[in-house]
Amino acid sequence: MDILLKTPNKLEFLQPFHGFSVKGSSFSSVKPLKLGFRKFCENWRRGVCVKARSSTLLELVPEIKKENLDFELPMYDPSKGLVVDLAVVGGGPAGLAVAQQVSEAGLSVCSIDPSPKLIWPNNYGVWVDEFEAMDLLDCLDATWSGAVVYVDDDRTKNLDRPYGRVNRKQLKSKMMQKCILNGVKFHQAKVIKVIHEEAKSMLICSDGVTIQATVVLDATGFSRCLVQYDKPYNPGYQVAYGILAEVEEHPFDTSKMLFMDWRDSHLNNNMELKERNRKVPTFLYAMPFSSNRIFLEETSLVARPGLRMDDIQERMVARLSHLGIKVKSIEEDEHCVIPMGGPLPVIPQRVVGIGGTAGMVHPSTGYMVARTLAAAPVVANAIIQYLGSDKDHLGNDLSASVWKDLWPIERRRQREFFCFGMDILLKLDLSATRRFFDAFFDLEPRYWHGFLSSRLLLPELMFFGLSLFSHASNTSRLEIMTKGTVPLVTMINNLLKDTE
Ligand SMILES: CC(C)=CCC/C(C)=C/C=C/C(C)=C/C=C/C(C)=C/C=C/C=C(C)/C=C/C=C(C)/C=C/C=C(\C)CCC=C(C)C
Repeated sequence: MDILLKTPNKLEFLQPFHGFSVKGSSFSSVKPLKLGFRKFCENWRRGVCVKARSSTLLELVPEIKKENLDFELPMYDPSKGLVVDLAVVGGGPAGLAVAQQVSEAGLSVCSIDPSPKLIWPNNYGVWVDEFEAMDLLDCLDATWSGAVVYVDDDRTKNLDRPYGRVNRKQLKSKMMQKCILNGVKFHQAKVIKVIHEEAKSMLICSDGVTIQATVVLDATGFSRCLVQYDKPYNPGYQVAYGILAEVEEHPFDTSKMLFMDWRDSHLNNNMELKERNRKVPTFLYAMPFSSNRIFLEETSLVARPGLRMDDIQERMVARLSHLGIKVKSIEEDEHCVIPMGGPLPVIPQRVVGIGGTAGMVHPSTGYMVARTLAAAPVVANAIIQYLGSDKDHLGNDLSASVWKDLWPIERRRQREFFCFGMDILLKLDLSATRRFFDAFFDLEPRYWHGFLSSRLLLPELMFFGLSLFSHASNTSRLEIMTKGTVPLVTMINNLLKDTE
């Protein structure tokens, strides 16, 4: 079995190649002869054509595309030395949503991002009802009438809840157009430092420009550019590798999206990999757009430490090969590492946060886009209200009020429960994970819908927990009790401490 790596300048044959090697692991028998996996992946990402003359391997031709929006942006003019009402650092969905809404109220906003026109790189999936509630249905480019979960080879759950893929270009265009219309100014740079005075802050940018603002919003996601944390940061990590691919064929029903596939029969020929997957399982998440175009993502729901990307890729290759999915070409690929849970930032603090910077990633699912878009009006309204009402209420006071609105006690309590859930998930091996989700997706829709969309607050979460427990098998109940006792005590302690 030979592998042909073709670059513009050279051809190399690698053999034998039964899978991808993982640096630092003991299963060196799968090492390609000449290139390590990391190098292989680098080449892969750089656009090298990889051909594997084997039915078990992928045939991939990636093309790296960085698509920009075709807009003329009104730029911030530093020579005027204006103090804007709000500076938003980071041009992701959360940041732009707040910029749009605050500017709509007539306040001056500057959006700062190193690539303001770049279309966001990740594939976001949402439940259709979540986007419908925000009047964003026009920002979905594909929808499925339901979703499916493979618990194992024998058990399948059909989820009667429409799912959609976010049209990132449409969503960003829509928000940018509104921002432009409302007079938002853009500045293309990174913020390297912020200096606070009593009533305003100075943002020092990588290009030497200083922007002055009454309120600063950090929407930089996981880079957490300005928001401060004072507790040790110990999140779980969701790690995923995804490809949007043209394939010869695939076995999935195109009217349903594949929410989770926990089957592991693709690993029967590789006991080492099977064992690793038994301890820290991964699942396939897929959006079949047609019979030969599909988004496939091998995903580790949560692990601490997070799984290595090359481990995930190796599992994906084995899975696709087993499912008979031959990849003809790759339109785009994505590498996701999402910190989940962990402590909230210091609350309050002068810089306001939203999204990943503000601890808003759902600690049990990793979902964020719908939740942060839904939180944007909360932050925007708070800024509008406090800036508009009382000009004495500035600086630290104003930020404290915004933080309070973003993380009221009921949201903090909800997050404690999510972290409790995450702590249990972290301890489950493959069999226990299957038993857990078997019970989870048997719950009444209002419970599992509400849980995944962050709609249940603590009292409802208690009923949700009890209901999950009652739906669980005896083995699963025992697992929840043994693995959940310490996290449950931690949660109760934290809830008791946090009373304001
Ligand atoms: C775009 C990007 C960036 C990325 C992407 C990646 C991906 C693909 C991802 C995906 C993901 C997913 C699919 C996810 C999902 C998830 C889920 C479903 C989750 C779920 C979870 C759940 C939980 C955690 C639950 C919990 C519960 C509990 C803990 C309960 C308990 C109970 C008991 C203990 C009894 C007693 C009672 C009380 C406490 C009340």
